[in-house]
Amino acid sequence: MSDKLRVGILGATGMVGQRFIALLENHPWFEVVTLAASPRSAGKTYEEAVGDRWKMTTPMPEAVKKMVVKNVNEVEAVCETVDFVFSAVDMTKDEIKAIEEAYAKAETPVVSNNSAHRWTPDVPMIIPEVNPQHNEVIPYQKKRLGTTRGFIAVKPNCSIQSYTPALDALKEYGPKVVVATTYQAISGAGKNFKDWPEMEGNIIPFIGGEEEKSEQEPLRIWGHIEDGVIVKADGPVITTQCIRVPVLNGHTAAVFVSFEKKPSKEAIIEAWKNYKGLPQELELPSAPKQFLHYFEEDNRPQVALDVDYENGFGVTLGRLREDSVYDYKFIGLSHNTVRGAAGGAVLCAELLKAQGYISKK
Ligand SMILES: N[C@@H](CC=O)C(=O)O
Repeated sequence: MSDKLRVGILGATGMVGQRFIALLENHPWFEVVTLAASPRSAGKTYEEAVGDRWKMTTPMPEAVKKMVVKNVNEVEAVCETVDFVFSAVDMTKDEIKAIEEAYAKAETPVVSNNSAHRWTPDVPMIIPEVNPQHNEVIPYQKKRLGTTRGFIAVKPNCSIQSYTPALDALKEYGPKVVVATTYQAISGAGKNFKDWPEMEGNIIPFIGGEEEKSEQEPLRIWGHIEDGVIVKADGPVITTQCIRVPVLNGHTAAVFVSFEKKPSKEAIIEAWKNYKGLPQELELPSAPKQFLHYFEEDNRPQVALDVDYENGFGVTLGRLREDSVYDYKFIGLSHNTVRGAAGGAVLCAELLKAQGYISKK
């Protein structure tokens, strides 16, 4: 029998579910054994259920093609086959809250890409390099749920990845005010250009709920644990505008920042170069070796050239310069469906395994 942890994917047919499957093909620690989706897909083989909606650039892995998709609502039937699940279910927020909690209560850890539990006080929301210590709320959550091994952990929104780690690297200088405009790829909405031809040559200046997430979620990431819950940080003040642009993959952020103690440009670049966290120290399988990469060239980072940096798990930065209103401005780029979605969740699960929160049943 394989030593790998047996993994289920909830919401396996959607774009994030597909990305989980692509990323977990040949994963050294995790093996996809169960795929679950809506009752509409249940009972079909995975290739029948997905049909012509496979959106990854790599072919559908042979190992999943003939798997019969389970009904995601049949919690016990899924749980008895797996050690933990990734969740990318597409339901209303209340339904997601309920179903993820049902899996956790059935003693199956849930690592979720969804936003539903991001503000549940005892649910950790993790960027593994930035706040791995927030997983320490898990025992409190288990106590509330009455479980011994089941719990929920989540990753934050894709939009914040292009600037939150870059600012975290500068925390000794006290980032005070942050203004960010994000230029977000259409895959963030689960679409490609075939599904969304109106996006060819177009820009849409609105993404529902995105600005609130982009402004608030970094504060929870920088929060601290008090009495078994995560209390969000008081600052910096963050204001954002989030814009949909005609790009398939890759969220770019144009960021302005002022500090309590203004660093030199050289000190910022040095801090980015040296920035690393637990994933790098523990050499987690998906951890980028160099998380933040700064380009000296004026025309980088570019989506077409740089989105796949470190297999999509790294963040590229460029154009750091002094500003006439704020202290500095710079550009950040991250892969929204790898680091920003399924990949971020896979890295969280690797961290949870390394920290002993998920293991074989
Ligand atoms: N809401 C985002 C997806 C991030 O997870 C988007 O629409 O791009």
